[in-house]
Amino acid sequence: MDSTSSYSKTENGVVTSSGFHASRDSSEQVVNGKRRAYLVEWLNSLLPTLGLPKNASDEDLRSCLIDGTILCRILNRLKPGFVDEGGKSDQDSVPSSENVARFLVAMDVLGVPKFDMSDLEKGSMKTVTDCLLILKAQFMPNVMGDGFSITSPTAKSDNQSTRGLLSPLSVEERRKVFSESKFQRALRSPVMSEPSAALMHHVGHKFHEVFQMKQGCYADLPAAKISEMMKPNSLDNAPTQSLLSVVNGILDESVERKSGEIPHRVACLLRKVVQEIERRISTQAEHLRTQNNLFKAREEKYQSRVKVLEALASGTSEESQLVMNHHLQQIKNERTRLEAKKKTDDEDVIRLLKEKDQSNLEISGLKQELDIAKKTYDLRCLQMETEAKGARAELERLLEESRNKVKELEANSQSKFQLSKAEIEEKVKGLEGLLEESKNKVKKLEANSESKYQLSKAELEGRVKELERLLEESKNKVKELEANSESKYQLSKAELEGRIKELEGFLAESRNKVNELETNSESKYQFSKAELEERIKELERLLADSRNEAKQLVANAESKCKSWNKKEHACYSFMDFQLGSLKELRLSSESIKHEILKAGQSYSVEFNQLGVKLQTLADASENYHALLAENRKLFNEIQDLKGNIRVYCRVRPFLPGQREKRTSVEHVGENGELVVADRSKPGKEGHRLFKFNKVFGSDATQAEVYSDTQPLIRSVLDGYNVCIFAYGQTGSGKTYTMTGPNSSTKENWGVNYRALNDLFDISQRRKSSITYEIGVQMVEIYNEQVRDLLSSDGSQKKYPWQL
Ligand SMILES: Nc1ncnc2c1ncn2[C@@H]1O[C@H](COP(=O)(O)OP(=O)(O)OP(=O)(O)O)[C@@H](O)[C@H]1O
Repeated sequence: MDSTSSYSKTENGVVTSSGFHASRDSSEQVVNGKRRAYLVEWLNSLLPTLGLPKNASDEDLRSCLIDGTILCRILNRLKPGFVDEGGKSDQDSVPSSENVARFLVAMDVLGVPKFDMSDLEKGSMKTVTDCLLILKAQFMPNVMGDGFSITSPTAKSDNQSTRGLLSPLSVEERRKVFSESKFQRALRSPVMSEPSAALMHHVGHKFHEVFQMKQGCYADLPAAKISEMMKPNSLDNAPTQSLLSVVNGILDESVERKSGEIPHRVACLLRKVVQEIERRISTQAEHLRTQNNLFKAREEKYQSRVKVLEALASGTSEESQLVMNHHLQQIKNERTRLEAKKKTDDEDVIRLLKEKDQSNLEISGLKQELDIAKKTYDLRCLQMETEAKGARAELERLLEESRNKVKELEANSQSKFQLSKAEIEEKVKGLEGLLEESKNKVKKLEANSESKYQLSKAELEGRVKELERLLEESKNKVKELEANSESKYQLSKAELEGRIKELEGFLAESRNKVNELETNSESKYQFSKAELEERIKELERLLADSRNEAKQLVANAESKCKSWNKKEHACYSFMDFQLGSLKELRLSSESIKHEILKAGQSYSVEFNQLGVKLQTLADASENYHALLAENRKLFNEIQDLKGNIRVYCRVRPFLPGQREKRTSVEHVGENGELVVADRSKPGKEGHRLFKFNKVFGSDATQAEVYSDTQPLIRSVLDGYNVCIFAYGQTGSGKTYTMTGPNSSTKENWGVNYRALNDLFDISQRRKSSITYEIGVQMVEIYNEQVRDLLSSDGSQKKYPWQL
């Protein structure tokens, strides 16, 4: 194809518009080379079996595509089953026009600018490359790399060539390469969007029909064709790009010819084309205007919304009131939710505080117990040690003492005992000697007395015998006499009797003598016997005495010994007892030590547990503080949301003397509405509506009135400034509300007392974390003079205070 030709028309009427000037050849070649390389890369990736070299030439590409099979395959790969790949052609012979024709028809259907069959056979491969790249762009938009941005002719791009391609050239190059008409510039507007691909195809088809022109011969356009084109609405469906291409082509042709003359019909056609383009521009402008209007309408809508929002913010108009109400409702809901959350938080906090207090108490109790236990343990230890020492010393002392005593006693008793023993033995010996002596004496005496006695006895017996003999003799003489007397008796009885009497006298005399002798010997005997017995008795008494004495001494010594033994025994038993008690003490001290060790261990365990508990408590308190901070923030946000300035109205009940009067309060609304009736005015005029944050009816209690103010007291302690004051005519109940009645019970306390009570209460509860200083000032403003009511000096200081 001739590179100098500026405008070409193929057999099938495709406007290839390759009419670039010869001076642009070198840059175009570079562009073409890059495009081809890009196309080859794409074809290789799409059909890996193709195996085209990266730097394939136009001829390589031609030989690959010439039979049309690859083209059909490419198409089917992009859109499966789109064309029939059937008719294979003979590679060596002419290209399979059937396959190529199928591909070209498909291009028509897809609205992609196609190439001419002759281009594929022997002409420039540029149109073929462009066609394929557009096809790629249509099926794979935005997948182009390396600075390529190929879009279909339907895409809106002001830098595109009229063939819908954007080369990898720089903007400057493109500026040089493309000559842009004013229409093209007009077409740069982003709103100049082209019809869809299908429509494009339809229009392009028509346009091709319209422009059945041969290259470089628009002057020779058949009159019939131009007339047909000149018909009204014949250009209606032609794409703008195509129209611009036509205009460019004509202009280039005229430049080529250097004649500057454009045949009249062509000029007419050109005008028509221009008119058509202008019409389209005006349509687009109209479209733009409508869009502009649309945007304006939207802007107005948004502005009205902004105004509504502003109105809401200022809260002046009725509308804002409505919106405000809506928002207030939302805020109320949010508030109730937050309050519920706050409640649970408060409960949690209270629970945590309680737990903390309890654990603090437990800890302090345990600490106290531990201290006490330690002290008692120390005391007991000390006591025991001192006791043990004392006991030991006492024992040792007692032991020593008892030992000494025992020794002393032993020494004493032994000396005494030995002394007394010797004495006793001596005495006993002496006594025994005496006894022996006395025995001897007694024996002697006995011997003496017996001999004497036996002597006197023999004497007596001799005498008795003599007497008996004499008696016998006398008896014999009596008998003789009797015998004589018998004889003589007969002589003289009286004589005999005289004689008997004489004999009997003699017998009595001799008997008396015997008795006398007997008594004499007996008395003598009895005398010596008694003496002897007496002496023996004395001796025996002495012996018994000495024996008794010795016995007594022995008994004494024994008793002393026994008592010392007893004492020793007592000492030993005492020592044993002391040792036993010492052992017991030791054992008890051991057990106490053991117990104390145990207690220490248990205390350490408890301490550890307490440490863990303390840790958890510390964590909990940290969380609690964080919660508290959040809670405070939320709480104060709620207070803010409720409004910085709140006005409450309280209706005082009638005083006892005012019962008969009628109230002018007509209605007390839940949402802060108060309707007051003026009975002197008729109808609506007599009713006035007031709005407050809240209205408290005449039966409202002090607690109810305070309940709405109460949260602010907490805010005070969170560092917010709060002012509560009462306003009203005299006797309306300001003092009653703020202070309470004179004889005030806790139930009747006014806002001041309740606020102070809460203030101290909360500060007390937070004392572990925050120390508050609370001050009170009381002033009176009267006749525009401020007086310090709490001033201690009687003068009642007046403002400004002098410090
Ligand atoms: N809510 C109420 N319930 C019962 N009695 C009330 C109530 N409010 C006020 N009173 C009574 O009304 C009388 C006047 O009230 P109070 O003294 O509080 O009014 P005030 O506005 O402080 O008057 P002033 O401005 O003259 O000091 C008192 O006897 C008070 O006990």
